[in-house]
Amino acid sequence: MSTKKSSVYEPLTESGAIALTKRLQLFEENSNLLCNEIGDGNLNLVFKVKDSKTEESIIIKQALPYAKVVGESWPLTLDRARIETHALLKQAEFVPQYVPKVFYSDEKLAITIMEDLSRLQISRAALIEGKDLPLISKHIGEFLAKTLFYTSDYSVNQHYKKALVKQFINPDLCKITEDLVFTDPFFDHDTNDYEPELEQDVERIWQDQALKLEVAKLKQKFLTKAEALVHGDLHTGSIFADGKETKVIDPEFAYFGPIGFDVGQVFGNFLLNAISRDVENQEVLFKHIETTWNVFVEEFSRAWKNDGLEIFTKVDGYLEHVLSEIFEEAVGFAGCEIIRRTIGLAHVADLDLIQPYEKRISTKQLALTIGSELIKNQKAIKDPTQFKDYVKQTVNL
Ligand SMILES: Nc1ncnc2c1ncn2[C@@H]1O[C@H](COP(=O)(O)OP(=O)(O)O)[C@@H](O)[C@H]1O
Ligand SMILES: CSC[C@H]1O[C@H](OP(=O)(O)O)[C@H](O)[C@@H]1O
Repeated sequence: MSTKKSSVYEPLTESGAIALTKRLQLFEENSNLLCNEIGDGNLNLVFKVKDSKTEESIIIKQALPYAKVVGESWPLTLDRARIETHALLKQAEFVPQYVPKVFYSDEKLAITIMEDLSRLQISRAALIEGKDLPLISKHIGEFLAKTLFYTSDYSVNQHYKKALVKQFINPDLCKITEDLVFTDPFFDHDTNDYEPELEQDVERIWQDQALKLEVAKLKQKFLTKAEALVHGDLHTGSIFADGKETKVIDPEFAYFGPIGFDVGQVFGNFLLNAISRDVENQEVLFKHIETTWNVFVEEFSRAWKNDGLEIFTKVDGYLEHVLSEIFEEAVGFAGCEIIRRTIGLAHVADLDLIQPYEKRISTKQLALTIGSELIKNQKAIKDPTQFKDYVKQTVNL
């Protein structure tokens, strides 16, 4: 992988993307290249360039100088492309099997050229279709344990850790999360977006001082706890999967934050899919939450025992303390994710596609109650079984 610095930024077009791949000689000279812009995310352009002769293909992801979902009125740093490239490379040091290969990057052009994963499906879409992704939670548990443990002070030299923290300073993207996940949904802010039928439920959240106190504490952890290199946006739209393989994409929100944030976003997004289903089809999602956590604990504990560099990793009880704090925080972060995906700026198809409309509204009301209960009861929920019991209990309120 080479990183080249060109002089001028300009957004690529489909023909520009083909010209770039030719200039970089990424395909054979006599190839017949076709290109489509396939980006469906909130922020960036994504081009798929394919040689129609060999069927070989690559992905070129390019940051725009603004948030695509809002437009030029929301300027956004191009530096997120550098963060994404380097996060993918860092994660590949520990779990190459779970991230796309990076072929090339250019910080000035704000592009990352990577492996095309179109053989897989975005897991949010697969779960909405009711597909089985039997290995996704085992893989994600391992992805979380290894990427987080091996970038934390539990395993790396203190000077190296600080250099990594500096490399992944990501204030603009963190500010989006600080606002959209931890602040705006809890106040009457104009980024919020919800159906008029939810007005009373939303008002209840805004008036709930006990809830807001817990959210304040979670936001403070997000702002200050530089525990490990977190992915920072690990929802099911950032996970490609099929029955055998899993790949995590889109780490442009990566920074040094609390381990529980990544774990909580995974829990929250599995749970959002669970509640979008009829009760009899929910169990598989609770099982995914349980497997994610159990594999995370197993792999994190193995790494801690074998590769713990911090001297206190040898002290009895410290690992258990760290794991229980991660779980507690994950429960709270999951609650924030559920609330913001229901009434904040960035929604999820799991809820927005529910038909008929009345069922969509009642499921969203339920999501708000579940999110609030998780946040307020973080300390009481100690493991995935209690997590599921709490949700089920809330559903029956
Ligand atoms: N490596 C890849 N292989 C195939 N498709 C990809 C790849 N990366 C992104 N995509 C497609 O582009 C979409 C948006 O990508 P994403 O990285 O989530 O962009 P954004 O940062 O704008 O959210 C994904 O949902 C997926 O359909
Ligand atoms: C204005 S950004 C909103 C939202 O979009 C990001 O998700 P993605 O890039 O995967 O579409 C992130 O979750 C932000 O909170």
